[in-house]
Amino acid sequence: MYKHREYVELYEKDLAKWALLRNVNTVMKHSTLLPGDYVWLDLKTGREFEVPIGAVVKLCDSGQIQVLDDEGNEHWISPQNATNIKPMHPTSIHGVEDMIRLGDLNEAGILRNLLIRYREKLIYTYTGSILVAVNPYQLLPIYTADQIRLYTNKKIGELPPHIFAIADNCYFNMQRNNRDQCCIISGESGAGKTESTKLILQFLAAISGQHSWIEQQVLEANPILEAFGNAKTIRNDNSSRFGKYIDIHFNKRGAIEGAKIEQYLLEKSRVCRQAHDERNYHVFYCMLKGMTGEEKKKLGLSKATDFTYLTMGKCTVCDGRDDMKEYSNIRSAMKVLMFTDKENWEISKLLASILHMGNIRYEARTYDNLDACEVVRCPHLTTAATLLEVDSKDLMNCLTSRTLITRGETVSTPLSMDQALDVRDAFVKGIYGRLFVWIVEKINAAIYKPTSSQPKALRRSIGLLDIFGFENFTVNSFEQLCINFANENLQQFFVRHVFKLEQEEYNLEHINWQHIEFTDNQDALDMIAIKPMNIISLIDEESRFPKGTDTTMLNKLNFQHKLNTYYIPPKNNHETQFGIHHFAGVVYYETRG
Ligand SMILES: Nc1ncnc2c1ncn2[C@@H]1O[C@H](COP(=O)(O)OP(=O)(O)OP(=O)(O)O)[C@@H](O)[C@H]1O
Repeated sequence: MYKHREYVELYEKDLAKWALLRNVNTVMKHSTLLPGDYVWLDLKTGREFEVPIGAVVKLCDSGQIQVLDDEGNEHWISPQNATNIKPMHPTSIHGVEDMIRLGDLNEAGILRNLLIRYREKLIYTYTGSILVAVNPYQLLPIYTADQIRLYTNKKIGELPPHIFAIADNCYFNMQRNNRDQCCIISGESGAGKTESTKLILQFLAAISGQHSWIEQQVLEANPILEAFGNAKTIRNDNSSRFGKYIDIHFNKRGAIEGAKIEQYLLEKSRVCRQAHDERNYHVFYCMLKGMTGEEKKKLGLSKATDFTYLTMGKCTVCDGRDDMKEYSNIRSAMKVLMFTDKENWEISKLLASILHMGNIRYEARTYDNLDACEVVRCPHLTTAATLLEVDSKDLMNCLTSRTLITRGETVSTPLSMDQALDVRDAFVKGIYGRLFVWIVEKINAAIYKPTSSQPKALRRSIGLLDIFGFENFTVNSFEQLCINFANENLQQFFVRHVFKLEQEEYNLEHINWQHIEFTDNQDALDMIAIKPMNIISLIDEESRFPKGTDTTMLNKLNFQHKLNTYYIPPKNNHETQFGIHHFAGVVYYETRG
């Protein structure tokens, strides 16, 4: 682990040199450098997000100096390019546990600190009360029962940074101050949010409870949620495709007495479509691997490669995941969460009906000069209808025609093949979305104990928010807009609490302080969803408008926001994307579809 004493010695030794260098010149003079000195090297390539990189001086003969950067690349710096190198503060040479202590507190300093700690397998670092975690992608021996005991009832900073220290801090603040607590876990896909949430839960269960039934139920909710809400993506084999907030409830003795889960914005499009090398939700593959032959026969199921909805990404297996074993874990978790056999079977029927719907084929037709289509004869439609317990003719009509009721009269018009495919996919997404909501409600029915019998003061809670991170793909849709809007809100929460409110308090207390520059994203939030005629309300309005199309929607957005500095209108009339300057970068959103 971290060699604290050694670090202090080095820091003190180097500090003298640092002070000397600073007094002499902030731009390095070649003559002041010695082999072994650390510097910041600014490569000035002009690439987006580029920051200076740490480097160590290797040679300083013959007017030029040779440095080796943190990525192992060598560079020769001539005296003319002396401005490319700056002295490195000693705190950045060996790294610090709390980045507030960094002398070079800037982006480069933060990145280097995380990098050198990560190389020593120190994946956790504080920035004040915030914990930064770097995904190690390997099992480190830091989550054992001994570690839980070690971190219990300790002050933050007493031990090296750890996710358990954050959990412990929440728990003891809740107990000591009798106040509800909340942890916000954010980061991009694959950063380790879900694992961190599980580690906090594991810690809280260990220190608070007596291995009670309710505790086990709260822990077993995860495998179910992951089966229905997680999928393999190109970034993460177990990517959560929904946001969740788990509120864990404690009784006055500090033992877990229940929990409540809220879910947000499940990515429903994945049920019908997956990008290359990605999968549909785990549960489908688990079901096909784990069910008995007899069960599969009753549902008309076979293997994953037989179903269109499971093969859009041309990937039905996931290395390192055992779908068959997972299926039995899901089933046993469902038992713990009080799902009855009948309910399980109903769920299986719905999942199977979705797969059959995906295999329905259409043929284009023309009736009375109108584009129409027909379902190609195949058993999938009848099997889907049987599983959904509806008449197969009714189902076929719903999938191939649109019915309008105007002034008491029913008018039916045929759907073109493209429209019929859209209707089929929308129907399937509706089924899966509602099923997911029902499953969360069912879990809550088992783990949530209403407060009515107890006065509120006797219950305290710790909330864990595990929410999707900022997304910027090659093609970004409405889904990404919603996700990035959620992240803008989180950023504003952070800005408000870390900068705005803190600085207001300093002013109120007449504390002498130096104003800290920060970027406030409130204007971007106003444009997206707060002020009148914001982007979301315009999209909403246009989607209800009978004659509204993707183009009319984009025109309205351009008209309303083209002068806003956070909005990037399309360059010409053919472009169908608009851009938004988010706090984390520019994202272009596709309006087609
Ligand atoms: N602390 C950790 N120790 C070891 N491995 C980890 C740790 N955190 C994450 N991982 C690994 O990284 C993978 C991705 O992590 P996780 O699913 O938590 O990411 P995420 O941020 O929730 O991603 P997404 O937003 O896609 O859901 C995990 O499946 C696990 O293999």
